Amino acid sequence: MNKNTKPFFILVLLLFYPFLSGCFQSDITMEEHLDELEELKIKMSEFEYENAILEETISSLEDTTGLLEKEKNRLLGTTAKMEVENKKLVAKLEKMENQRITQLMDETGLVNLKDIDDTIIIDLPYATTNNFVGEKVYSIELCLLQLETALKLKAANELAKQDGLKIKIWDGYRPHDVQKVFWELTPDPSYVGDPALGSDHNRGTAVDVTLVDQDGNELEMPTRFDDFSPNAWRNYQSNTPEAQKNMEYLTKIMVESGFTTINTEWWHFADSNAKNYPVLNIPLEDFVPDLDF
Ligand SMILES: C[C@@H](N)C(=O)N[C@H](C)C(=O)O
Ligand SMILES: [Zn+2]
Repeated sequence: MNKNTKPFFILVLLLFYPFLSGCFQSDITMEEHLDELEELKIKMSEFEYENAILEETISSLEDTTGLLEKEKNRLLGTTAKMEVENKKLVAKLEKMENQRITQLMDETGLVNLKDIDDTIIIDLPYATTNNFVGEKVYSIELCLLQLETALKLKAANELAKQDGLKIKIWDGYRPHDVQKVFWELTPDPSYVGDPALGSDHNRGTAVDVTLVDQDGNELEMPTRFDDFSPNAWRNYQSNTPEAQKNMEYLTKIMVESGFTTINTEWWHFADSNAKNYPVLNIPLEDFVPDLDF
């Protein structure tokens, strides 16, 4: 029975109710029957009224649903358009950032060592907390050098490769502000370049390096990196024969490739033309695209 026929069925039942019930309840008067019928008619009209309101509500809900569906589709279309626009903007920003970095590298002369020789192992303790400062002083692990210096290091690495070894670099270009941090902690020119003069690292013309075997294992050397003690001096007399041999081998290939040494740090080598380049204070993060917007 559907919702339209149901009221009529009930109405018919109500009309015949006095006669039907009369068969069983003969002691109820006709007047009482009529009262009861009147009451039921009122309830019926109330029911019909509520039914009409309900139908009206349903139809208005259907209208709203249709409008919402239309709005949803409109918004979906707008979202799709915005995604396309967003992609275009990101691509444009990437292009602009790459242009900015290319210009910065042209101006400073610095190059990414990875682009010159990707077989050199880059492992920068200053980009971690495992260094003599005990803090991460580089926000990113990026090894930059002057092109001339990078090419000299590549040449040294070629020599090492001929003997089944490779160069591992612990530091290259270092912004001048970081040099000041080092100096505040260790104001000893034997181990840290005085920022008033500027370190060759600030020029991108010094490297801190060691040697690794084919499997990347570091060769035995006189000390660990940044051991600021006489044990790291080149003329230290109590090295093991193996450490002495490895240090001398590293020195030989580096000097042959155009680097100079200092006595107090076996790992530090400067480009023989180091002082031809200016001291720089550009943070490392400036050399990578900034895509936050
Ligand atoms: C801090 C140490 N790794 C170093 O590079 N020292 C030299 C002398 C420098 O700071 O130039
Ligand atoms: Zn150094």
